[in-house]
Amino acid sequence: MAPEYHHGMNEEISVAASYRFARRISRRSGSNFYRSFWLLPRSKRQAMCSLYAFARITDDIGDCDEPAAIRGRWLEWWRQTIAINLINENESSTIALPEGPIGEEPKWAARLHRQAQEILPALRHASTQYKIPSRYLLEIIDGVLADQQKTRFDTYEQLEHYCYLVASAVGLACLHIWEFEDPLPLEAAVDCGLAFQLTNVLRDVVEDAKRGRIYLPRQHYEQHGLCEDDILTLRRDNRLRCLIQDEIERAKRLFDSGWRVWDSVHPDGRPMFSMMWRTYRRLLTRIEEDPTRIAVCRITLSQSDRIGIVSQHFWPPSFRRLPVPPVEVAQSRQQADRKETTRP
Ligand SMILES: CC(C)=CCC/C(C)=C/CC/C(C)=C/COP(=O)(O)OP(=O)(O)O
Repeated sequence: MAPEYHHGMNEEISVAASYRFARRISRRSGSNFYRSFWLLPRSKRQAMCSLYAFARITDDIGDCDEPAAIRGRWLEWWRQTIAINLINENESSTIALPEGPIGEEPKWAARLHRQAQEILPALRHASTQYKIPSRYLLEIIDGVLADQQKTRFDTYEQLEHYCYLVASAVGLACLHIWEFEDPLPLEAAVDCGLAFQLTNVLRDVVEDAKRGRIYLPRQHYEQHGLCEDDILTLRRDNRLRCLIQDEIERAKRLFDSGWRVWDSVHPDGRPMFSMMWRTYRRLLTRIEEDPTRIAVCRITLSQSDRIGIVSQHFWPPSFRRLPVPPVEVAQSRQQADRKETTRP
């Protein structure tokens, strides 16, 4: 039977109004990233808001209180909604919402329908204007879908694939909005997403354990003599310190590689990219100062870290004086050069 779609259920929302909805969702998220959107020219900022609102809605479906099977079915619905409205669709056609999962209308489903109607005109407009491949949007949903089915990772490669979906795909979509000089810096963008997500995994290790989730790969914690229970009930011991230190070193290498995005990004996007990169890189530095503290509290940036990063990026003379590459990257490049020259 052909699927049933609701075309323009309510009054069609204009693109301008839709961008306003997307901005509201982005602003209310309280994300570390939202401030950096203001470094973009208006049209790119609006597009970023629509991308962020899309990612927020996707995450909210994945994080809601319903059983995993229901969350999964609504994510499938959301994936289908994105596919039918963004792939080969004429920008002027009305928004179509497929039927929701039969017999499953949790309370928030009405809000989800409304949010979909509200942000899709903007997301479709931004995707067309900046030629964002819809593949990336679908991959982001696939990442959140995978999160419903899997709460453990055996190998680093499995974690890496998950991080690609939920973070690198976001970065690749951002690059289309910022614009870049051909060719697309694919490897650097993927590494940058992996670096951000790995930092996120370290920061949120306690919160995730409370939800019964372990993102650190089993392969890694077993190497340090830890088992699943140790990760779920974290204790500040030396084994945990070594494990976290290893992950920090891995994340640092990914940050270094991720910085290479800078060379290809259009000048419009550079301040935002730099601010995002330096924010998350600083977070990693804060984690490194006392690695096992992640077992007792969620590490955040201090007020002075935040003010410093904001003023470095929003005041143009200060932005121009920022070291490129950042000191962390320059230092590791120097170390690599030294190793190279002392090699027999
Ligand atoms: C090329 C490039 C720019 C790659 C990076 C792509 C990117 C922005 C990935 C986001 C991954 C991430 C840690 C999201 C958390 O968002 P959140 O809003 O929940 O963050 P918060 O919890 O720190 O506020």
